[in-house]
Amino acid sequence: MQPLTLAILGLISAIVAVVHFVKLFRQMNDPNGMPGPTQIPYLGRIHDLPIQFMWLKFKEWADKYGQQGFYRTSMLGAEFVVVTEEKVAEDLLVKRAKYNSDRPVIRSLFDSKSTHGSMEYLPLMGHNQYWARQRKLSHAYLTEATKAHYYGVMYFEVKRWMVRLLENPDDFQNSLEDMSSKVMCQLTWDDPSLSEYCTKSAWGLLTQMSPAGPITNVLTPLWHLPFFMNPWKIKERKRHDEQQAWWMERLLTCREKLANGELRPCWTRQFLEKTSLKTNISGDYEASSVIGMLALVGIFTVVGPMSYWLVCMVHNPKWQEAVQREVDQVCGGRMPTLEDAPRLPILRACIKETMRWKPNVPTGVAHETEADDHYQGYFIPKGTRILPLDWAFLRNPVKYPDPENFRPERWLEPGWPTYQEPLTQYPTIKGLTSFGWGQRQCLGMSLTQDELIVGCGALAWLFNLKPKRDPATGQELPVPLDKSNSLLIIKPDPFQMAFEPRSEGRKMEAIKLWEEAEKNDRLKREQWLRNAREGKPNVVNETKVPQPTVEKVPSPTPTVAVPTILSNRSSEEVVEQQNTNGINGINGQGSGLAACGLVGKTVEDLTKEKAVRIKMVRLNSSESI
Ligand code: HEM
Repeated sequence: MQPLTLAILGLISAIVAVVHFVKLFRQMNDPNGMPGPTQIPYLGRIHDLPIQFMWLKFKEWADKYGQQGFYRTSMLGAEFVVVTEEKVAEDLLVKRAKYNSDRPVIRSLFDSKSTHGSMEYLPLMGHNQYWARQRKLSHAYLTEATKAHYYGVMYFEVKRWMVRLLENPDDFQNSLEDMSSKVMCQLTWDDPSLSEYCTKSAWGLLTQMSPAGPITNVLTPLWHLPFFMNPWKIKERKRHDEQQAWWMERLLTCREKLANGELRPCWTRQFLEKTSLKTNISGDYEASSVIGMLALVGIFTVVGPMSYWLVCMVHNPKWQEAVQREVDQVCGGRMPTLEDAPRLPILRACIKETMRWKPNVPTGVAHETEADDHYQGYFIPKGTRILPLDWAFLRNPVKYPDPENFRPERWLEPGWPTYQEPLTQYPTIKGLTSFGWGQRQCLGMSLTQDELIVGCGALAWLFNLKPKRDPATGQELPVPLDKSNSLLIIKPDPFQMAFEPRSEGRKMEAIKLWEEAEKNDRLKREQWLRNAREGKPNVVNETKVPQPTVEKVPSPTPTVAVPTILSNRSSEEVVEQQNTNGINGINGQGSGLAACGLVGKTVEDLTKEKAVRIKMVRLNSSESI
């Protein structure tokens, strides 16, 4: 071909490309289309969406383009509607859940949606038959465990954690992860010794599925390189196969133990003995996956808020004192249990505020639309990803005035938009936007709430959580508020802090509690094995620990005085004050403390005044402590 012909062809191609690009650019940035940042054809906004702290950029765009509670963007051809107001999430993900409950593909996992029948990762599955049956099974197991107060496993593991904190406080992040993992390994396979591997396995999957994980989750075309020259696929094949083999090994080990009469109650036993006969779970592979996934999903989800609890308490010593005082009053010097939860509104408020202030899934989890749709006059094509941006919901200044600060009183004082009664039931983290929406809403809300109540309650009972001092300079070491990883489920970066036992007595009590619990557990396990070997029946103790009766509490009637949490008085003085007011105080007969109130003033005001304020609150006469 002649050079001139070549040049002309080149020029024509360039003109066609430019025209096409301009046309596409105009199409993508139609002034009548859904608002959002300017889109570049093919790239979308991939160039300026940071992988680290992605939610902050999404929020920045929300402030600019999200006046209607949503905006659009795109990344390498994937269309997004980012939802920034709860009302819109309700409309799109709850009311239209029928066709907005699918999941986007996660590129760096094999068959993440189980479109091709892999049946492995329930939370990531498409809106398909595997998801439906696995969700049903998971829901049933979690509900039963919740009703049975987790068969005592949570108390046991929290006691172990307290002693590990006493022995090696500097290792608190590891021991926290291990505690959370042990709870899940016990519930799943009745074997806390599996926790270390399980935590590693959970971390591997979490990293692999997060945009901030392998580059192939963002630059998706790289995933399609041939296997032999694709380091990401080779690595993932290994991770995946090991995880699946481990899950299967767990199931097979449990089956063998069950045959020998050695398996104590756990979800796998429940599956092998009961569910497998009635369910449409397809067989061992699927069963080992759904159960294994349940174990994994409950680790870092709980570690996040529990770690942020530590951060929040160190930064807000007044609230820490308030929680300690409440725990002391209500529990009379013992470690709190779930039975106490209705009478611990300040503890629950601080937990909820921790999750609001430092959400651990800040971007939210995307749903994918299964049909073309229109919303508020805008077209939403099938296959669009709807991202409920939790960071934006939880920083909405109308619902959460002063959103950038830790203000647990927003859950305790009438006058705040989020205040709800009765305080025996509210605040509760159940239903918080962080747990997602509609048919895909999280199944672990109760487990999370309960583990946080038991874990954070125990911390308040035993420790003063404080900044650590540099041994050389004596200066307090900073506990950063804004340093975390950027995975889908986040946790603070490693930091240092001090765990000071509140008294020698409490310390000794914690050690004693753990020694007793451990001994009891050992004896029970030994007895179980002995019975199995001798062919004696092992009685499965199915007795359910009664649930706190919060749901059944009728409208409160009489009123009693309850002290503000920010009083500087000791627990004893507070009880005294209540009794002299002619009411049944914490230790009173026949009535229960329904609520604590904090009306009107800010923490700072109250702290300055060092005032003792009494608020009249309603008490349900039918409740007893
Ligand atoms: C702070 C703790 C937790 C947070 C913030 C959280 C958040 C979420 C979110 C955002 C989703 C997706 C919802 C949606 O797509 O709209 C989800 C799903 C799920 N969560 Fe949680 N979660 C937590 C704890 C747990 C725990 C402890 C468990 C179980 C032990 C659990 C089990 C699940 C399951 C099985 C799903 C999948 C539901 C489905 O796809 O249908 N979560 N969670």
